[in-house]
Amino acid sequence: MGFPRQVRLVEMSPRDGLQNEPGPVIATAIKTGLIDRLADCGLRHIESASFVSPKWVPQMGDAAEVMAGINRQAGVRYSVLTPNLRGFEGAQAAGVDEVAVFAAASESFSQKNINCSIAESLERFLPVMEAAGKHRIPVRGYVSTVMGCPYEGDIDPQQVATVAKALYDMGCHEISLGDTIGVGTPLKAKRMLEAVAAHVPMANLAAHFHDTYGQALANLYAVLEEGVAVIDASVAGLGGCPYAKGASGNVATEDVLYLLNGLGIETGVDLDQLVATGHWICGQLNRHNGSKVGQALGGNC
Ligand SMILES: CC(C)(COP(=O)([O-])OP(=O)([O-])OC[C@H]1O[C@@H](n2cnc3c(N)ncnc32)[C@H](O)[C@@H]1OP(=O)([O-])[O-])[C@@H](O)C(=O)NCCC(=O)NCCSC(=O)C[C@@](C)(O)CC(=O)[O-]
Repeated sequence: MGFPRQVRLVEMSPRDGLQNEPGPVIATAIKTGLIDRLADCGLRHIESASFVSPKWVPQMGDAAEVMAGINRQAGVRYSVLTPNLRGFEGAQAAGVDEVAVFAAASESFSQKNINCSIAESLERFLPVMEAAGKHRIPVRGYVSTVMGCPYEGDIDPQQVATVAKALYDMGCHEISLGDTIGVGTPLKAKRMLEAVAAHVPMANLAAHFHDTYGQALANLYAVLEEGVAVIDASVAGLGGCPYAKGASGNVATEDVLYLLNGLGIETGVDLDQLVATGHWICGQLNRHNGSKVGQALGGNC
């Protein structure tokens, strides 16, 4: 198929990046400061918060305040996670541009993450889809554990395809394929993508790869070659997974951007500003910067 000419980067750091951050709850002003800086870098799709139970994810407990505190820029899509109708109602009241429902390709991961089976989760999303349709709010769908599960090991690509198709058929405009614990390798990524693309158009698929085993950029290169043109990433590689010991965050946005720049693929994002933003947030959190490009271009925190 060949590389796309343009890629939409979907910035994950305010949500996937911060949701598992250990220690005290991060101040709302740091979260809004991060989101505003990311928009200034040229990012046009920022997953900004989660309207989930604060008992499950305390770091996302101030989602409404975050949405109220950002300086919204025209042309930027500020999206959030919504696991159920209650989450959708909070998100809608906060004026989000897009919501996302999230399912898994593994039964065990579904139980640990959202306390229900895959089938129950899909049923739970139906009222979200209906309400979102009424309010004309687009819905993104995630499938987690697409290349491996911390409890079940290998995941059959057909199982990923089944869940992705179910989300697409219920009206999700884009399906993001999550290698939640970063165990994939390029051939596996291609096989998984081929299985999904037999049921969901390539133009409606996104890659969401974590970098635990250092394979995320190689996996992205593999799926870019197949025509994927939407990539989820997190500045400074922020993030982790509470259900997988040692799992790293999303692939660093700086590293993805450097790769895309080298391939001549347009994103509209400024690398120097992004590197500065990665160092800024690491300074705020007193955290190591997980971006190789960030380290090379700007020293380390
Ligand atoms: C789904 C539930 C709520 C089920 O949680 P539950 O305990 O089964 O459901 P519940 O309905 O009994 O609710 C429990 C409590 O939460 C409240 N509640 C219920 N819903 C909400 C809501 N929307 N907002 C705020 N509060 C809520 C509800 O009112 C109740 O409060 P209580 O009566 O005990 O005081 C819970 O399991 C949950 O919030 N899970 C979120 C987990 C999460 O955010 N995980 C991280 C997402 S990352 C991911 O999935 C992977 C991804 C997307 O990044 C891609 C990848 O990397 O692969």
